[in-house]
Amino acid sequence: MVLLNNHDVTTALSGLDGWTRDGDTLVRSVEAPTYLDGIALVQRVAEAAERVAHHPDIDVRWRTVTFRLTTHAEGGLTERDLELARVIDSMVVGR
Ligand SMILES: C[C@H](O)[C@H](O)[C@H]1CNC2=NC(N)=NC(=O)C2=N1
Repeated sequence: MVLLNNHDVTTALSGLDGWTRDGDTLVRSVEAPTYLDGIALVQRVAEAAERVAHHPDIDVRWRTVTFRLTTHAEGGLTERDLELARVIDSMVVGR
């Protein structure tokens, strides 16, 4: 899997909902209605991550869940991160 260049990342970000770039990472924070809703979102994202064998770093602070995406094996952002970002967006919207 090849690393994305800056132009690819910038273009992709315009089509994603709520993601920003932090160096080699894409970041999105979601405020869930309740703590357990946030945990349920984490569970759904974790199941999707297992299906595609690509795993976000996840931080839970009460109702705020932060997802960070990078491809550790490549040392940067790849298409796998963009695909997982789209999946996470679909799960947040569909809540
Ligand atoms: C074999 C398997 O696909 C790899 O170990 C995967 C697992 N999940 C992963 N997740 C992330 N975020 N980056 C990786 O490089 C990665 N590698």
